[in-house]
Amino acid sequence: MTQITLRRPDDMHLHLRDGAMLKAVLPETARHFARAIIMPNLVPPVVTARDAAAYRERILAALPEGMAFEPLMTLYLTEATDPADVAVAHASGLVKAVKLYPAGATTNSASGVRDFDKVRGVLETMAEIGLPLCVHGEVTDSAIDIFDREAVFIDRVLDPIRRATPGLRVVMEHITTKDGVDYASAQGDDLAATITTHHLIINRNHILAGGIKPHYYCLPVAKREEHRLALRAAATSGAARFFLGTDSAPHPDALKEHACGCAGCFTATNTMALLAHVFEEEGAMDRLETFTSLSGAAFYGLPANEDRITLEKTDRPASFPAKIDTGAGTVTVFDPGFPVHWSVSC
Ligand SMILES: NC(=O)N[C@@H](CC(=O)O)C(=O)O
Ligand SMILES: [Zn+2]
Ligand SMILES: [Zn+2]
Repeated sequence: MTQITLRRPDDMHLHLRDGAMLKAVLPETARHFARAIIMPNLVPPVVTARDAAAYRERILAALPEGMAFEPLMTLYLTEATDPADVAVAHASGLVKAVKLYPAGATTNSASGVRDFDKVRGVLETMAEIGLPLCVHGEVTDSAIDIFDREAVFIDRVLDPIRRATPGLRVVMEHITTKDGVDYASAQGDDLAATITTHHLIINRNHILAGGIKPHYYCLPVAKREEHRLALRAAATSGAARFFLGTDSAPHPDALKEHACGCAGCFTATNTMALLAHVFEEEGAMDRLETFTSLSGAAFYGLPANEDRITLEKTDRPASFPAKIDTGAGTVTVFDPGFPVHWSVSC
């Protein structure tokens, strides 16, 4: 196969940031993607409907002329979130999900949830109105090994929340383990999981063997090879509950290549080419569109995009920029470490 045409994809987990960074990274996504679920972990976070409306306007204002893109907004769940504000934001169509960050789990998560009893009211309202909860699924307990934090979160936090709130629709964001795949696979259709591009490509050796690679460091951190293989099997299975959320998360190089480097891989630029490579390797090109363009939209109750994109495979490897310039410093584009022959042609 040397060419494939798909419905235009959606990215169901994306960090666009704000200001100069937003302006630089937005076209990288909008070039290929029609819509994206926009993460609310700005500083300060996007907490209220009013914050989300203002952020949406800033995103649309940063979009280059001639590009079409629809930001799907989310609210950052805090212990002070007002269920009524959430309900109004949902009813108006402005907000498509609420995001749960356990306090301290990842980049800009200090305002996240510590006491889950304090958000019970919001979760009950969300279950009633059918608004999904997107979850960064890692415990923050320093006694738990960082490679076990996802599996422990499922047992200690996610499963109890779901049992206590019947009907709550949940997206396990950026799953990185076989445990995550197995848990999601055993549930009803009120549970879905996003999978990133980079977790289909790297395991923990890529980060640590032969020298530390800060641009492969993200959270949840990549795990053992068996987990990467479980993610590949899930992503390419065609199962509707697994869909693309790139978690493309730009940080200036100066803060990645640092004694205490930020977590996040920036994959917006080459995600579709990398996914074509992965799906071809898995003999699953016929399921690429399901993963990138159909299942996520269906879970969020959105119509599939009518527009199409075409990917082409060439004999010579495709070339992608190593870095993009932003007014906030350069950002390194994710390097898969192997030649990629696919690229988006139109
Ligand atoms: N994934 C990451 O490593 N980083 C994300 C936060 C997140 O999605 O957890 C970021 O905002 O930089
Ligand atoms: Zn996260
Ligand atoms: Zn993220």
